Amino acid sequence: MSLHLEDMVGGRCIRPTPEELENFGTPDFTIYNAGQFPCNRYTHYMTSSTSIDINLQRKEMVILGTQYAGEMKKGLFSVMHYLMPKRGVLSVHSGCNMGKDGDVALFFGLSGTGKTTLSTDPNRYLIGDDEHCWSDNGVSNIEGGCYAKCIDLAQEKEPDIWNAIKFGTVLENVVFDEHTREVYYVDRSVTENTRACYPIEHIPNAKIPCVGPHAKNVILLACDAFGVLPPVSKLTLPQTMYHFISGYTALIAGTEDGILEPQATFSACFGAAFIMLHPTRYAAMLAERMRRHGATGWLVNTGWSGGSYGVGQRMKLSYTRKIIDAIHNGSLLNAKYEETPVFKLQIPDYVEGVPSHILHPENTWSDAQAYKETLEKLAALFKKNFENFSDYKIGNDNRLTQEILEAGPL
Ligand SMILES: Nc1ncnc2c1ncn2[C@@H]1O[C@H](COP(=O)(O)OP(=O)(O)O)[C@@H](O)[C@H]1O
Ligand SMILES: C=C(OP(=O)(O)O)C(=O)O
Repeated sequence: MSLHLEDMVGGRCIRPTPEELENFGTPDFTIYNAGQFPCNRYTHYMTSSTSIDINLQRKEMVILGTQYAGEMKKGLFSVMHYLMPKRGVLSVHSGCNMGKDGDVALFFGLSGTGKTTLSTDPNRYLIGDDEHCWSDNGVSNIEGGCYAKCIDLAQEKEPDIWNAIKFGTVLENVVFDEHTREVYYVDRSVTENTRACYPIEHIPNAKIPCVGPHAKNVILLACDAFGVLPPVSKLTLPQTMYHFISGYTALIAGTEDGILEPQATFSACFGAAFIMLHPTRYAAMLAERMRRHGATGWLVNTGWSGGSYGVGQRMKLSYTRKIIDAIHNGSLLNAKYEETPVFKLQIPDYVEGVPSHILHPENTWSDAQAYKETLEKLAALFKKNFENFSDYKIGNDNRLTQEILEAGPL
């Protein structure tokens, strides 16, 4: 399918009103997208025929050798990760929505972990699905639309996303019948990473303009391919920082070239590819905001349960939705909590609509010894990864740094 770049950027960026366009002046930033034209592989350090080059001084980005429209928005996101902290504003790789009472939730997560799916919620106002800022005034979206994955999209499962696909939406890399225009969402022959790019107004309960008050809940979505992290745990502030800096998750099939099955990874701030400063700089800003506004941190495993990938299954989306509902409505704060060994995570005893036995992952594994070994293996990976950060000071004094170091697995 051909790509209409104007439409694509239109769906992605915040569109100026006709009045604003009259005095638009010089653009702040220019993207040269020559995606069909490969870069020179023989240039020093070039490892493929694709390059995305950003010049912060000239305020220009050049895209070569890739027609994936995601590069434009993620390139600008990287620019924002440089510019915003300079202005004291935190940029975050997260979805964002707001309840009727003005309670805002941020959903951090790497590609495929559920930001779009879980922030698009018929009972809440959508602020955005992927890129936001958290300033002294509250949260705001960087984009003007969503870029939803649409592989296996089904009306019953995701009605809001399904209904958002109408005139004004660009479908990317999907296979369709040229005569009837019927789209085969199950067809992965072009790529697994098929997309629907639609303006935010296509979601009926979008919050326009896409701004909201300070976040009340900070939800870290970790897609655990080992299947040992609990479906949900409540985090202390130092634990939130530990997991935010670690960014443990799985690369999901189709989200990166060559990834065919889930692969464990650590992606600092749940977006290592997009951050421009050291991860601890963003962590310090997040900690300061969460503390100031009394936000609660949660770790939600949208990955495997009942065993690692290959043995267990992906957490049921309907259960994850119930967990997210209980976070939003505050009922999860009233549960009784039990601390797990090794990761020291607080697991609730009850979540409405979720079978209680699955809340403790070891109950879902048939082989208790394999569970224990896998848990230890994951803890060792966390510790090894965090060695990269142990020498950095976070915030104004060393207290938080020490607390964060102690918040990791034993
Ligand atoms: N338990 C779960 N929680 C969230 N998403 C899930 C879950 N199980 C399966 N999925 C699927 O995983 C994908 C998540 O993708 P998406 O929401 O686009 O992630 P992101 O916006 O973080 O890139 C969707 O296709 C969703 O249907
Ligand atoms: C566009 C992207 O973001 P996400 O998959 O999180 O939507 C991407 O990482 O390619």
